[in-house]
Amino acid sequence: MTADFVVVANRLPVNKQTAADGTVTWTRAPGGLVTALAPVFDSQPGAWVGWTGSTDADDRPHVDGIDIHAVPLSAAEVEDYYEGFSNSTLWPLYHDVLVKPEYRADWWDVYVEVNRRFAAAAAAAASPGATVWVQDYQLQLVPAMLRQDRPDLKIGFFLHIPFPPYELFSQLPWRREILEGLLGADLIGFHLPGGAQNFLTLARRILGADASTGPVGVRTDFGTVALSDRTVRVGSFPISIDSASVAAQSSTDAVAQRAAAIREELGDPKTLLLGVDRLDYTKGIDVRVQALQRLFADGRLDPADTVFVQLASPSRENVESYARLRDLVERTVAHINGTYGTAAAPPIRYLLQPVPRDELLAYFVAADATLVTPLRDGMNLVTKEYIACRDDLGGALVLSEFTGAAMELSDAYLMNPYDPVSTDAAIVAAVTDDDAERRRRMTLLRDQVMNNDVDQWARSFLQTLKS
Ligand SMILES: Nc1nc2c(ncn2[C@@H]2O[C@H](COP(=O)(O)OP(=O)(O)O)[C@@H](O)[C@H]2O)c(=O)[nH]1
Ligand SMILES: O=P(O)(O)OC[C@H]1O[C@H](O[C@H]2O[C@H](CO)[C@@H](O)[C@H](O)[C@H]2O)[C@H](O)[C@@H](O)[C@@H]1O
Repeated sequence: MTADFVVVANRLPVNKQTAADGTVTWTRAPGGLVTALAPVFDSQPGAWVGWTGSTDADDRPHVDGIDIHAVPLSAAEVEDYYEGFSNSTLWPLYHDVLVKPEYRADWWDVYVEVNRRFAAAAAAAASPGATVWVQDYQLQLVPAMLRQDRPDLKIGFFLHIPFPPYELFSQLPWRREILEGLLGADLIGFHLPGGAQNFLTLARRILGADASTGPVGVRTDFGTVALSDRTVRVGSFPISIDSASVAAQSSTDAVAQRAAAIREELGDPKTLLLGVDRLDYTKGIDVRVQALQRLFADGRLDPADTVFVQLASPSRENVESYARLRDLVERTVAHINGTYGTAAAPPIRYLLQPVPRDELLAYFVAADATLVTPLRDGMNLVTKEYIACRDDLGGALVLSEFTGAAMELSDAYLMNPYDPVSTDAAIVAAVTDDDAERRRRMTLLRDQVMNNDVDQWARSFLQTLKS
């Protein structure tokens, strides 16, 4: 069976769980991309081509409402394509070179090979004239490979992470191939106008392409790259969440009761601070923990009546830079608790495991402030989820200027994660400003998030692609 709408993403929207008796169940996986795309299928049937997240070739995942096409990866391919080229070359390169990218020809070869397999699977899943939407940095060669095979398709590509400027991108030995791969699409989307602008500059300077030079707007004023036989459009489409559904899920009695219970279990602190992230060096978990250390040391926060809960989901654990970050965070947390806590009441509670969705929403409802302090982040959906959960207008958002979300959420307590003075001041203001100021800011943040949801993101991208 083929489909008129096909999503191609590194990950399928599933997680495999194997019980002690060998029974396999598939559940929805955490992660921004999966969270964002799942609701799109509520309004139209379609297929999803992706990897299961495991190396078991016998996997046959299924979820309701989506025709799943699993792309198998061997253990060696996971190492070279996912942990290697995707997450040790492209991820750091596209995130401001926060760690040094590794450029290895053997990883590149496997990246090409795996992209070819995804393109073949997409070609097999798509009906004649179908719309195929390719997602993210792991699959940047798929648009051109797919076009070669299936020129009848409408092909969109969306990048979920930042797109770097010429000065960084041109480090990549395979920079021409990546740009040519992306230009196989009819429409290339980025979160921010800046990413689109960087792409146009690179197409001009590296490929010598005829790319437009005017400013790109949000969901408007698209850039263009004129090729010999067609024109590729380039635009900015900031992603969001299913705002109404998150708000509804978080305003049940059960979530309210669990939120109250969480505060009680934590010893009813005057101030409850929260962080929710994959354990990734881009997220600035170390930045916020070090800020708390300074604030406890200089007395601006009292460790006796402040609790910071960090919910950290393990991520890309075989990549060394992730292991190093984990080590740094865990040592700092232990040091702060040892220095400023008591045996009964450590000021930082750190969980190295994903929590169930309802539990996460209860934390959002319970928190007096959420600290989102990345050194660089494409968007950051946690930010928007927290805001959607606060229909009581309680809570406060501390938000790094280096997230995509900051462009739309200028009423947050914005901070520069590279500047300790700015970081500390934003956290202190978020917890000490009077209720009227905190409510004023949360009202404006909610207006933004409730009126710009993931449906608008998907619809605006797909309509632009079809027009
Ligand atoms: N259920 C659950 N979801 C989580 C957890 N941690 C993060 N998430 C979700 O994972 C997504 C993270 O997206 P985002 O902030 O954009 O960052 P990303 O990890 O770089 O994609 C959000 O939808 C979070 O709610 C967790 O512990 N439990
Ligand atoms: O699949 P993983 O390697 O476990 O990583 C999870 C996802 O992380 C990245 O998320 C990005 O997309 C979000 C939604 O657009 C955005 O809010 C966030 O800023 C990005 O970091 C990655 O781009 C996805 O492909 C991964 O699935």
